[in-house]
Amino acid sequence: MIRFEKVVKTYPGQDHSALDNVTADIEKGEFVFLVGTSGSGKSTFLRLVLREARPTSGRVYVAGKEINRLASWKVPRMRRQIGTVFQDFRLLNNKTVSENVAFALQVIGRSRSEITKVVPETLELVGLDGKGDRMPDELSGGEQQRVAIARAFVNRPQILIADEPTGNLDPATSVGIMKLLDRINRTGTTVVMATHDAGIVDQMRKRVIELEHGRLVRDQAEGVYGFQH
Ligand SMILES: Nc1ncnc2c1ncn2[C@@H]1O[C@H](COP(=O)(O)OP(=O)(O)OP(=O)(O)O)[C@@H](O)[C@H]1O
Repeated sequence: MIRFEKVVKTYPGQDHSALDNVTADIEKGEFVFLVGTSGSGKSTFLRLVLREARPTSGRVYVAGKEINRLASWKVPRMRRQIGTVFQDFRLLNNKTVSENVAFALQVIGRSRSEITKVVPETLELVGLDGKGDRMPDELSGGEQQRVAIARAFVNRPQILIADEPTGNLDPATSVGIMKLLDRINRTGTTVVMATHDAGIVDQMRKRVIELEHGRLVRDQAEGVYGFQH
């Protein structure tokens, strides 16, 4: 589903590469944690998958296509296959919960009847049944992140990318968010999550890819956060 082949990314003006010869293969339906200290290249990895950044050399494939070679008019369609969730939720604060989720479908031209059907279903899936008319600032942080996940998933993307989704949440709330991401993964969605949350990685026992100074230094099945080399 996602394949990195000897990927190097060097930002202009930097003498160190943000990613240095990274090769990795993530299959459809996998759940992968991306770990590493601050600056190790996790966000760069995710940005390359979204084609928000382009490799300096090497190849990035998403759903069988080398995305660096995709014509720019095809990029929005490629990105529709990828839902994104961030630490800071990024909700539209002047729209209700339902409107936030519906907006993701409106911008890709889905019909009003489909939106009316799918939005409540998705809110129920993420545990926000009955909260569709609330404004984001009337929700807890954990609930706001559930809205963001609903918005990312409403279109049933093949891939869900999460960059520190529990970074602003307390441990108990984080566990709830992880259960939800696990449930989404079980529907067949490939999940790639960058995190510093050792407790969660150790609890979930999923594949762990560790970056250090841009290099892939560990790729471990049912892995843990910190590993004694
Ligand atoms: N737009 C940019 N221009 C120049 N350098 C950048 C840019 N984005 C990232 N970098 C550099 O690339 C390296 C990797 O950064 P990246 O954001 O991918 O790390 P990260 O592992 O996601 O860190 P964090 O855990 O703090 O989010 C760092 O040295 C960073 O300074």
